[in-house]
Amino acid sequence: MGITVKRLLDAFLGKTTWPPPIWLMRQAGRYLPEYRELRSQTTDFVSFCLDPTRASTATLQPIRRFGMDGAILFSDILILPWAMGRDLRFDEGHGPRLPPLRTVDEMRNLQVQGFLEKVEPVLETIRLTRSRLAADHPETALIGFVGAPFTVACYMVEGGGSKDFAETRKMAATDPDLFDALIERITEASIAYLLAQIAAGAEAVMLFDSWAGLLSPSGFEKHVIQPTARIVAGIRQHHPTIPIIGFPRLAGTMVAAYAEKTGVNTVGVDTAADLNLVRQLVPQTVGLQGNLDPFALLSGGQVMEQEARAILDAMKGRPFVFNLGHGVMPPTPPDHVAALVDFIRGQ
Ligand SMILES: Cc1c2[nH]c(c1CCC(=O)O)Cc1[nH]c(c(CCC(=O)O)c1C)Cc1[nH]c(c(CCC(=O)O)c1C)Cc1[nH]c(c(C)c1CCC(=O)O)C2
Repeated sequence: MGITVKRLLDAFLGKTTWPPPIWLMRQAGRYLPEYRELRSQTTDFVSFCLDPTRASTATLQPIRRFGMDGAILFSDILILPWAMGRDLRFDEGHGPRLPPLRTVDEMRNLQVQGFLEKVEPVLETIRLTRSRLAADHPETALIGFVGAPFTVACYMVEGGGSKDFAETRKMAATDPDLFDALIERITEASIAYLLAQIAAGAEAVMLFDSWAGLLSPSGFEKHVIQPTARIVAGIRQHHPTIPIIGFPRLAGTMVAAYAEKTGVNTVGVDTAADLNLVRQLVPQTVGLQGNLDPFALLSGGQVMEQEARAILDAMKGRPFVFNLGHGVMPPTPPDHVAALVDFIRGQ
């Protein structure tokens, strides 16, 4: 067997490769008819995430259809709080629901050691997917992930999604000892979980900090930069060269401090950020990933190509991975995704 070059891993590590590698956040999901068919075979979403054969198949569906450079593990950021002992349900039309975590006792009862047993099916999904990729798509890299501690804490404290996560921000401001201890526990568990994902075969890992942009610069330093830096250091101790990607969504100008201080190799950029400015704020040694508007992909055609072109122009000469600025929207026609991949590969 020869050595297969995975361009995505090179780009994550700061090498400029052109055309840029491409994969999309939420590339597996409801916009694909084959996903809806597979998903309909299991009633609840948590069981689906814990079914290695089906979760592996969902991971590979967009690779089979579009030949992306990256496959992202099919799971959810809320599987970790579930494994740490919090109930989790996904109700149709309501998104995730967990029992709100508000007390010191609830925080102390979180499992930071024993939880690995509960995520064993996720690790099995990774092993199975790596062997399937090796056989059928040797150039596609497998990405593992966690939610970053602040974002996971948002869902745990609030008990689900929210437009402003007011209870979480209130706890951070009025009971910092409790909130800091919660972040600390999630950070510890995230290191162990990512190390286990890497041992199972994840070739890069990503930290989704979807709600990082809710914080002030001082809150961002404390609850986003510091825990992220600790997770990066915890992984680097064992895996000095594995690519680590951080996605501090809606961080705005705080992206500069994030890129400088966390140690991530590549920073994911959301739709609202101007890449011409971001490239001035982020050192050349740090890769960038993003940031096509998911609605441009939904629209397709000229709108999509113009927006994609502007992103490519802004990123020329930088280590870069093409992606969306947030996840694929469920009504997106799969043909638009195929057209986007063709367009990028044609550069
Ligand atoms: C905040 C967050 C969550 N989950 C995730 C984030 C961070 C990224 C972001 O900001 O979107 C991350 C995530 N969720 C999922 C994946 C793996 C698949 C992939 O990215 O291709 C990943 C990486 C599958 C999923 N996670 C979820 C679905 C939809 C459930 C279904 O198919 O029935 C999928 C495919 C459910 C989910 N999971 C979550 C919510 C709020 C919801 C409900 C809203 C929705 O449905 O989009 C929490």
